[in-house]
Amino acid sequence: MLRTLTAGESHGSALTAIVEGIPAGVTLDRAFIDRELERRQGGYGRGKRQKLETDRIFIDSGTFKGVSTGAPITLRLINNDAKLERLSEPAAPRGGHVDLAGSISYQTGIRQVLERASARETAVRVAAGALARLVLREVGITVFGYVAELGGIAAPPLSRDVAVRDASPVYTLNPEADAAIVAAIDAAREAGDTLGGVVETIVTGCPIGLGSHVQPDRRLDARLACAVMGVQAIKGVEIGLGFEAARRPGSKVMDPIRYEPEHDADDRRYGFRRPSNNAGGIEGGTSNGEPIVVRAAKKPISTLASRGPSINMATKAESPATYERSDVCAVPAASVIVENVVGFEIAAALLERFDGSSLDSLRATMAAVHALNREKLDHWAERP
Ligand SMILES: Cc1cc2nc3c(=O)[nH]c(=O)nc-3n(C[C@H](O)[C@H](O)[C@H](O)COP(=O)(O)O)c2cc1C
Ligand SMILES: C=C(O[C@@H]1CC(C(=O)O)=C[C@@H](OP(=O)(O)O)[C@H]1O)C(=O)O
Repeated sequence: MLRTLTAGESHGSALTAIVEGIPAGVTLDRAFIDRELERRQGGYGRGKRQKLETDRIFIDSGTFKGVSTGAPITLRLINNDAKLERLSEPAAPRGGHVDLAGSISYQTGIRQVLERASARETAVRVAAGALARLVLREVGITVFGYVAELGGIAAPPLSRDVAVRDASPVYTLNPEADAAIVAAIDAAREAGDTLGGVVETIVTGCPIGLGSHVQPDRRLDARLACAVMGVQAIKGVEIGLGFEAARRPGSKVMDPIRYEPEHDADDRRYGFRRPSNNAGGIEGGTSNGEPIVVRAAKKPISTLASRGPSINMATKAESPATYERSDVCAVPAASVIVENVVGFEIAAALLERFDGSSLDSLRATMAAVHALNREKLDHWAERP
């Protein structure tokens, strides 16, 4: 079982994640994890904080000579801007943040809850996801994320071919759309406003059979939605066609099934091909071998330089919401975060389906189940 817990405050000394369930025998490629951390720090529209932080991973346990042992792996990131004890209490809670509800719920000041609620935490969650993706990489599963839309401006659709190359920059590849998006972010900043957007993640190479139809909490789509909604500021998740499916007749939603014998021997789908992928790679909570497509809506940043209306908590008088500094747009970062939390969840489902005590046994059990599936398909008529 692959699981993780994170700890740490935005301006505390460090962020930590303990990841349990990474198979023994995985080369812990720090450069890959650091690259994901660097991608998360990038993207147009970020505030001053990213200039202060240089996220590099420390691996404190679960490794011997750079290779995983099967024991829990501790991931740690240092906060350069560690000034928690020197920070003041915000006078007026910011709408769209945990400030009001959290400080009432936990009976603390606003500072205590906002420090943990901050999306700074996503840095170490990306590290955990990137670590899990090292396992996926070993068995030919790739995860790719990009910005589909920002501030209402559609980025040009990436072709599946580009998507699976897993080597693209943080967001759109079209200079015209980039220019329009950059201009929109600049205009929002000028106006003291902020922008949100839509990000998409595509997973390729998944074997048939991750997740299950038998219980709601084992459905792969439910698990992915939970993981993605767990990212700060994500307000909607779609799998495949998502909400668009509700607007179409069934004949325009259901993906036909074809059999192409020439592919039977050489792939994880046993020759079954779907000319469309409206289901986004998951049917009945189970991966069907097609690319898994997850989209997420990120709301615009709630902290406004123009300071939205709020209340001074001590006097209850009207007061503009507290403002120190903030991102104007973090959609490109959200794309990297969603990509990595999806990667983590896919790895978790994979390691439940197959034996994940070591990389060798993961490979061996994947191959054994594949061979068994093929044999059973060849003798379909004998099924009970
Ligand atoms: C990468 C990233 C960066 C963020 N940066 C900021 C920020 O600078 N200022 C801000 O007010 N909110 C920021 N947010 C959003 C808040 O963390 C989030 O809205 C807040 O914790 C409340 O949670 P909720 O929106 O999920 O309800 C960011 C979110 C992400 C994913
Ligand atoms: C630190 C990060 O994002 C932070 C997320 C965040 C929030 O409220 O979520 C608020 C800002 O914090 P600060 O006020 O310290 O600048 C962002 O910079 C990060 O992504 O690494």
